[in-house]
Amino acid sequence: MAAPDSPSLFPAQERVVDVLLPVAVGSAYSYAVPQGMDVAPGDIVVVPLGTRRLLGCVWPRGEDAPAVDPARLKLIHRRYDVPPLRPEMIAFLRWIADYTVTPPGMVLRLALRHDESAGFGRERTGVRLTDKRPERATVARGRVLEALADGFVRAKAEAAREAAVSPSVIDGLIDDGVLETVVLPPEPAAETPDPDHDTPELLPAQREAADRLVAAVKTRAFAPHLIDGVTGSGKTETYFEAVAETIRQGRQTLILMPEIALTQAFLDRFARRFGVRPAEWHSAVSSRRRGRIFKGVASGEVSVVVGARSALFLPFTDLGLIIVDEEHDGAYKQEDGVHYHARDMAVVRARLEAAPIILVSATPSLETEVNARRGRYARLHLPERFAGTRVPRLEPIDLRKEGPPRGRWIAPRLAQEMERTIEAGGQALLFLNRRGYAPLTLCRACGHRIRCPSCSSWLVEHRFRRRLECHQCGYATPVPSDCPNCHEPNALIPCGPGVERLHEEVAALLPQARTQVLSSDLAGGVERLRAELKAIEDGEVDVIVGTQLVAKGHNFPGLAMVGVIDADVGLGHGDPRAAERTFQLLHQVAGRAGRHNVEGRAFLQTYMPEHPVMQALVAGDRDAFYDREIAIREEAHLPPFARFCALIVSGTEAPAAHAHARALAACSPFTDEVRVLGPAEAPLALVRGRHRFRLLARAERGFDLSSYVRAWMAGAPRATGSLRVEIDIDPQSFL
Ligand SMILES: Nc1ncnc2c1ncn2[C@@H]1O[C@H](COP(=O)(O)OP(=O)(O)OP(=O)(O)O)[C@@H](O)[C@H]1O
Ligand SMILES: [Zn+2]
Repeated sequence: MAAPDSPSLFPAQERVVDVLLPVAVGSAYSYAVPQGMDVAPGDIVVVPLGTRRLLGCVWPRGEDAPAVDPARLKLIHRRYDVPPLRPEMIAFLRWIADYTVTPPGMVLRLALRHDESAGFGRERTGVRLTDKRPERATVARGRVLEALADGFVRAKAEAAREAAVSPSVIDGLIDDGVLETVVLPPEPAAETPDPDHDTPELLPAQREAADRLVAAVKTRAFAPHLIDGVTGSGKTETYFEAVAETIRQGRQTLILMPEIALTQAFLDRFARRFGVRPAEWHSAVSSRRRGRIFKGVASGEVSVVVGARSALFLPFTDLGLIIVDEEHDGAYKQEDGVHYHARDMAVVRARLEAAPIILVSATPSLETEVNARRGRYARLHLPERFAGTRVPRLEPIDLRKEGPPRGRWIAPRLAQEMERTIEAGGQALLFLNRRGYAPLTLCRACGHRIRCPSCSSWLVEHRFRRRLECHQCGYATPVPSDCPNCHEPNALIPCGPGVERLHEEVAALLPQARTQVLSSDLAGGVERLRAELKAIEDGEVDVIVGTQLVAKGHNFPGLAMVGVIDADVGLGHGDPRAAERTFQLLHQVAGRAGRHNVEGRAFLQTYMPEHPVMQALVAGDRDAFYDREIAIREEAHLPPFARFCALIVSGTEAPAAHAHARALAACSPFTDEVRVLGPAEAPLALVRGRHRFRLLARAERGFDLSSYVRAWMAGAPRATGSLRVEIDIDPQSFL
């Protein structure tokens, strides 16, 4: 009800708005709008909450929202200086909140995650010539006059650089009145790419695919495509043509990449094609820069963004194209906070924006493959490598018959092949998906295994750092000299290999070779990793020993052979996606070899050469793998032929967590269409001191599982104390 004695000229309802805040509550809060301020849904505003000030978004107010007396509400503090979120963006955020069963504020947080104070670009000072000439002439001053004779404004630093003088010379000329200063607008967040800067000659298959993509961009309608091309077929060059068309239309492009380490080479490649680098968006970009990009994207000034999954939440004003490179990659799934899959949500965003989307992979996810087979996604096929070389088949090395001697991990045949490769001037890559020196440390005297005090995992020895570390929680401790259990001195022995240990073995086998370990956890972070990748590209390394980081999208021209140390590692446990992941990973890692002049070779050390995944890899028969895997999933009612939602219940006390999980199971709404399985102790039963139990809800494909889970949670007992319930729709991990 409007207050009858309202002093305002406006009806009270118009002076109350809902503001969604980036916090974990179910709905938006109401605020009063101060006199003279004009706000509409989508506007970003600063509001008080308790003692804090928060950025929030003015949210559409439901028709049945009760009238509130503005006099009892807090006032909006001010409008934040960015264009409002568009209705399409608001629809997108709502869609994700609904689908993932997450409070909308948590999803908004993904869209507003940058530092408010860093939002403004810094003004710069420019200089230009006046009519006055210097009284004291020097050679340096003469160079400045010459460089600036055209009368144009230049930034101070730029003027000094062009004239090859120190900045103090410029300052002196300003003091003498020979130069005048001008305030320049902030540097643009990104320069405009030129669609015709350097256009490549495309192969016929690339041309055909590119033409279809360009046509899709011109149509300005939602149209999902899959570029399904073998490793090294030039998928990037092909989708660049669609990017070029989008730039020509003056619209924006979003390119998602799974791995920051990949973006460096990509940015250079983009610059070769389009003359400038695109805007880059991920956690390693400074918050100041992110603030500028955020605004540049919202104003339309930034035309191409390449980024990690969080770039999906940028406020594009005119999104004309989305690309998801390496769409099968597991890194697209966010596993904490809002559990969302960036690839799937990218498809949703493209639909809401009425834009084409291109998924790109040599080993599509099973979901995408099924969508392509059913004709929901248009498949564009690139069957051949650009360089004309063949995609390497994987040759098995049967560890039961020709394994390495005890305590070593490189089979004699693999060692020989490496030696031969290096002698011929090529590079070799050894792939082992285990960081550190040894995955397990054991006492020879009492058999004790050293585990993390707060997780159910073994501590991993990191010899470079001389520590034992937990890969779950980051706990670290110096390597003890005595067994912590029986106190026997010098009895601890490392078991099994990690990349550091493999490095040691390579050094012993091939002492002349230049060997490099590539692993995401080594000191120096992204910068160091980029430098190392560059060194490999430039041929400064003979043997690369790497974790899954090396399997992704890299283009190492000199790489001639790949050896997979432990091909079976991912197949052990009962994860429904184990076969798919192993196939993708090993196919991708083999695909790094022979991309330029030489034919590549790849070797697979395995105890199970007869396993269907190994057979498909060895036969080079991708379709056989997909046919079989699709049949299994369909038969067993597994995704994408059924829908899953995992609930992870955790707490500091195991009995309480277990009891809560059982109570949740007991109150699940009954319907024929959903089966609730569990609770069961999670495979990772303890993480960071929290005991974990899992429930799994399984439904038929077309069933609205999100609504079901929402209703379930609404009627469920509250999680109190240390208890927490995480909801994971379409789970990727079953740990
Ligand atoms: N039309 C072309 N003109 C010039 N160079 C090309 C062309 N197509 C591809 N290339 C080159 O071939 C190499 C492989 O291409 P690219 O990296 O795009 O392959 P990809 O299909 O993305 O492979 P992967 O799936 O393994 O990452 C690159 O060096 C690329 O520059
Ligand atoms: Zn731990």
